[in-house]
Amino acid sequence: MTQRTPLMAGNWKMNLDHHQATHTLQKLAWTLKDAKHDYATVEVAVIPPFTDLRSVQTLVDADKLQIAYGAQDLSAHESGAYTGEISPLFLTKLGVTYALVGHSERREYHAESDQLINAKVKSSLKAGLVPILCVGEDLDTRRAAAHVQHTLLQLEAALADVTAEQVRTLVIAYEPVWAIGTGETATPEDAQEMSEAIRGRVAELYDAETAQAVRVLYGGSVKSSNVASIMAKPDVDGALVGGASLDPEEFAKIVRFHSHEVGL
Ligand SMILES: O=C(CO)COP(=O)(O)O
Repeated sequence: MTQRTPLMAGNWKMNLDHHQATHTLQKLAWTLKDAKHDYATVEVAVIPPFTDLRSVQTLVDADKLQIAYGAQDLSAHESGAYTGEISPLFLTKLGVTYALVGHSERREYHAESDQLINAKVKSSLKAGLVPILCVGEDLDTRRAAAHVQHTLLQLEAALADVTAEQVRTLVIAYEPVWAIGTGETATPEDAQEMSEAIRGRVAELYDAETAQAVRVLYGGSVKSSNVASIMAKPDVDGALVGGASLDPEEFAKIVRFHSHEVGL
């Protein structure tokens, strides 16, 4: 069986300007250094606003940090008359590793379609970025018990024309919309049910090896107090953390989920 390295990714959303980004990242790095964090055991990434990325790159390079960073979105195009868009090529130039694609807030507030999300998955892969593809259902869909079907349809649409080799590098984040920023967390069993279903669909669409390689994260009100029980589930490979990632000490505790009993 493939060993998947857990990934803890902090999505800062539209918070922290570039000065605050530097302070927050510095504090996160110090806290993890004090805890003697082994980045080979649990990978760490921050996903700041675009305007912070250059400052984040400068700090990561200067202090040789092992923390990866990502963008919250990207264009499906490489260049041209697309005012306000950010090319995947600009992101690779800035040392960016990950790109969120299809976050529920992009789907909701920017009417991003499955087709556009598929184009963005392909444009990130083409540029050498690792897409963190976000999928998940809203409350009505969950109440109607259609959450698995709904989420797998989003997954399938996003992966159209993506090869098995590419999917193996991909990160998929299951984020039930009703659990985002609400304090309402899906149970560890809910997270496991969907992660297993996602992996199962990847196996059907591709093969077992690809399904074992792809990392599936859970996102939605993850905190240091609930992360360990979610991470105990076999198909959950990490967390996409919103609010709690803005506090570097709290985020460091999330990263250190396996050492809660013995403290940081
Ligand atoms: O949307 C999320 C991460 O992308 C989750 O946000 P919260 O952790 O604030 O619920």
